[in-house]
Amino acid sequence: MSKTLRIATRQSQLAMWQARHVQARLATALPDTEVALLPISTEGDRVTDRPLSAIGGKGLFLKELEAALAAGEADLAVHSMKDVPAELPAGFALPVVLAPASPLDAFVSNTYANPEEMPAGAVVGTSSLRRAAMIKHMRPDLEIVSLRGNVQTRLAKLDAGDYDAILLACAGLERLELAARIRCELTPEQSLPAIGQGVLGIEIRADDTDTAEAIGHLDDEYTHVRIDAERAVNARLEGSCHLPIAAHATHDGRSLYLRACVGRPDGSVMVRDEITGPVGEAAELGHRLAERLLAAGADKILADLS
Ligand SMILES: NCc1[nH]cc(CCC(=O)O)c1CC(=O)O
Repeated sequence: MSKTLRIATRQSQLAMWQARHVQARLATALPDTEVALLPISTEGDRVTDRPLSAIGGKGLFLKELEAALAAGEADLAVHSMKDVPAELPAGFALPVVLAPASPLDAFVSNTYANPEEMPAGAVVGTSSLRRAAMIKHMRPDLEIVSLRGNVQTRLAKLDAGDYDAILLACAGLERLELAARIRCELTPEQSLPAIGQGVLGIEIRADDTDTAEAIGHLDDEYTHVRIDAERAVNARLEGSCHLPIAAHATHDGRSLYLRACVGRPDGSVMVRDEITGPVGEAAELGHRLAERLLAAGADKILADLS
């Protein structure tokens, strides 16, 4: 073994699965390279008694991993793109996104097969302002109660009877082999996904051309276009996954279809729009769609939350 690549990762089971997934793909493609994991504890994982929106906002789950990259202790970090803010700190790059898992939100319940079945006043657990806005917009008569912790913790709280249903990402449940818990997938019309949901990204030091070259083959072109469009929406809105912002892009290699929305967490207002255009203009389309949302009232919703 001549070379080593070290992957910094959070220690939740989902993060470890994601890091091992990248480790396995790199190990297969690079037989001469040893690919090691460096598990790190992050503030976002340690603090579980307060909503994420209250403790740190943008980049909460990334900071400690970036510190390990900057210190030269690790060469790459694997992230759920959903957790990656639109602007990376100076000195870092995100050259690779992997082919996506499901982008959709999951409705998980031990009692009800879908949100429509729930009676008025039923309690739905989520700490995502986006998911709260979506479900309340669809069903204003439901009650939202905060739900933190990793995926297993959240399921345990549901099973303990604290909630009638909870909302999670299908991708996380699938990765943890918990897809059987999904009672129904929420369509993009019911719950437009978060920017980057279901996609894994690889972050490196911006000047680390050796690592960029070693991992470049993992980049998925379809997903890269999708991410460019969705993240351009976030960049213009100065958003993060801790705000009630959704955007989802699909394309056929030529034409891109991008939907986005910004909603009040109580569901009372939902500003939605969509745009179509050439894939080569993914970022411009995202920027333009964000401008339209802002002009249609998203500016007021986001200002009221900050
Ligand atoms: N913020 C936590 C987080 N970050 C990424 C995922 C799911 C996997 C993904 O979207 O890639 C989850 C769990 C969830 O939202 O249920």
